[in-house]
Amino acid sequence: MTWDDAEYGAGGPGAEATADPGASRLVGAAADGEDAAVEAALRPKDLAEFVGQERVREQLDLVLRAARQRGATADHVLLSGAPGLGKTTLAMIVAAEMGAPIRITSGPAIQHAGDLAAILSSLQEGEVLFLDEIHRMSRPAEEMLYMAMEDFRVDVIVGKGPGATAIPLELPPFTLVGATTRAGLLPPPLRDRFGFTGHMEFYAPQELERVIHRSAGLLDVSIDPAGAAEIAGRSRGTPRIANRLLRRVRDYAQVRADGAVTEELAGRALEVYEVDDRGLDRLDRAVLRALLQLFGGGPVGLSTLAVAVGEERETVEEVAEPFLVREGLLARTPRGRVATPAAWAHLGLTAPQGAAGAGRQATLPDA
Ligand SMILES: Nc1ncnc2c1ncn2[C@@H]1O[C@H](COP(=O)(O)OP(=O)(O)OP(=O)(O)O)[C@@H](O)[C@H]1O
Repeated sequence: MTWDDAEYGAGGPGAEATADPGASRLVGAAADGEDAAVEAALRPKDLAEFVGQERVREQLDLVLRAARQRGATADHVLLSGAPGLGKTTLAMIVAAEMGAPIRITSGPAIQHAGDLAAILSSLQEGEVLFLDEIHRMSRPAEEMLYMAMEDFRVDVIVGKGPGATAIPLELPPFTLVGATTRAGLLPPPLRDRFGFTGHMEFYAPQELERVIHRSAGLLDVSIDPAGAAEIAGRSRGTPRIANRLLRRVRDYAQVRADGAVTEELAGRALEVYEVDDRGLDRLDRAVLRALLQLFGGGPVGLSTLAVAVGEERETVEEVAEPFLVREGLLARTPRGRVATPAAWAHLGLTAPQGAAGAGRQATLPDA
């Protein structure tokens, strides 16, 4: 496969940069509008259908089975992990397995304790409350949640100042499923109130192949095992990205071929969409290319690197770097960003003698 050296066209790196390139990336892990519409149809409906995450699945299965056998409401569940790994899906499965309704909200939507009180007081017995991005709730709401989780009770404050009174309100037993990308940001008193915490890992390629076959079946797309493997390898360990790439490959197969997805066709399609064989997109490669070609593999400061690709510091740091670091292509060091030998190899470039990442002899600055 060949990738055009001048990835950002005649204007040089960053010439086509948008204000928020992370928002609409084909390989972005956050949901976009189209995802939201299709995801409902692609979500596994029970634990048996849920692919991968064996440990979390087994542990959750025990928690839910035991609660069902006791005829009790399931313990509160905390799910942590990167976006797109299936936290919302698992929350819905908790409700389905318990035969309970589910209410979905998110931390940023609950800015006042009163917002939370309104939701809690309208829950039915046994209902599952899914609170996405639970680490982004306001402090007063968080404190109200402590009591609600532990004692199924909240104090509703009526009035202001010295005349304010707390009216206790009993709540029906419910199951809170909290989701967070940053479990470390949760205050310990909140973390401790969950009876079960599951950490979701990135998926292995073979697991993503199963996700892709399953979704292809639901979307009525004909795909062979090698075609699924080709898409899985570019999906950054994330089912949401795998499903999104499958949909784009399906478009290509429909318009440019007979609709069937093979390895060769998936490769060609994803080349059109500029997702390479390791799942890097244009921005990722522009950052790597600048690091290698302009700065000899580093070390180079983040700001300088960002200027070189015509992006904001935050975009490079938060959108491109995490995956490059995870893939072992780039290292963050106190002296700046440094390329690894794998980075030179991935872009098909030869490291000059003595450059960072030039080979085994080259020493990387300490992380
Ligand atoms: N284990 C899985 N098996 C099959 N499909 C999955 C699995 N995990 C996630 N998916 C699919 O990936 C998509 C994204 O999943 P989901 O919305 O649950 O992720 P999330 O972790 O809640 O993401 P976010 O944190 O952005 O809300 C859904 O379409 C879902 O069907």
